[in-house]
Amino acid sequence: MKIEQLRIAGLRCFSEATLALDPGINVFAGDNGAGKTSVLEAVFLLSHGRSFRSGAREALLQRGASGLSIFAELRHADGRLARLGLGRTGSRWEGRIDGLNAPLGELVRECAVVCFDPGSHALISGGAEERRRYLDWGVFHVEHQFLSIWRRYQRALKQRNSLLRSYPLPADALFLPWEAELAQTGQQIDQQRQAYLDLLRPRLARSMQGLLGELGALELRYRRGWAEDQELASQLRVQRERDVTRGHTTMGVHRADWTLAFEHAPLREHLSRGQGKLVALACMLAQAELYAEHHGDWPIVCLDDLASELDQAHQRAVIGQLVGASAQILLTGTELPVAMRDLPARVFHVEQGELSRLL
Ligand SMILES: Nc1ncnc2c1ncn2[C@@H]1O[C@H](COP(=O)(O)OP(=O)(O)OP(=O)(O)O)[C@@H](O)[C@H]1O
Repeated sequence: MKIEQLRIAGLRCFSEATLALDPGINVFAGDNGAGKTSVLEAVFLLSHGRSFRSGAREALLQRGASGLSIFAELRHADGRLARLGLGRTGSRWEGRIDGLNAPLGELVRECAVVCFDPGSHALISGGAEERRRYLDWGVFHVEHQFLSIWRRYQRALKQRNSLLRSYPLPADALFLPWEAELAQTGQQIDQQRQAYLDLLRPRLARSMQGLLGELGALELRYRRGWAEDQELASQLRVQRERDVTRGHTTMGVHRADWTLAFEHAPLREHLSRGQGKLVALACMLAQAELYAEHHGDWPIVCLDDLASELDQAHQRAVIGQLVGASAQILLTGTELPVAMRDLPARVFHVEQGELSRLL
């Protein structure tokens, strides 16, 4: 899929900017603080309903602005044009597809974007939440039922946690329906995650081989969030007292995690910082490739500050793979990366929230 037109209003340093994107490579160049990352952030917001940068959602809204909006004309591989909008007024987010109000879940399903940015190494070196998010993005795009099951699970989790914190402790009968719901939806989520990881595994191995062949064979380990040989419902019942002490539910799919171990780097601490970034990038590319095989359409690929993250050989390898796949690329840098100089690209200069086309 390719974004043909993008309009950003009221986001960070952008009061209003409209740009026509190239179906291939788009480079956003400018000094530090010019607003380059904010362009990628706009595209990511539209496709995820959240930013890839951590921090308060309020900070997205331009200081002094009453709302923000992002609009894109998105061309799918089958030629279909979708007009997508995301707006925020006050604390409300609203999605629009082809002029009609749409739930954010539908908007997010329509537009797939993957992003590699200076914070991406958190996928490898950070906490489990990042890795669950990565996994669930993939599952969401292959399993239509995933979002509704996930929402049911979250609701049951919230209810059980609030019972755990009640005083005096509510009767067993009040816990049981929520624990049954957690067990039923948790089981489905776990199965869908495992099925997705089975599809991802060979692509991940190929992607790692291409970028980090020196690390040897790859093993992906998955922990589902509760003991392998037991039912979640019975474990929740048995562990209830302990959970009361902790004040929250200590097992279930919200505690799942996955890790990667290489033949020559069995622990994540064995990876250099650069290797950690490459592993994160390889994960992102494998996921994009799987998405493309499933949907017949490559996701849009955002690469934030690629030149300062990777050496030139790896930059070339990544860009070469994406160009070969005909993916639309949005890339930022303080200048045009050397690895890109021979490639046809549309180059935009970004300065204090103003965008102008250079090439
Ligand atoms: N809510 C906001 N309102 C107005 N301006 C903001 C807001 N949030 C951030 N900014 C400013 O918008 C700009 C956004 O910077 P962004 O991170 O997009 O720049 P960048 O070109 O990627 O920079 P770098 O090269 O330093 O990473 C910065 O100048 C920042 O101070």
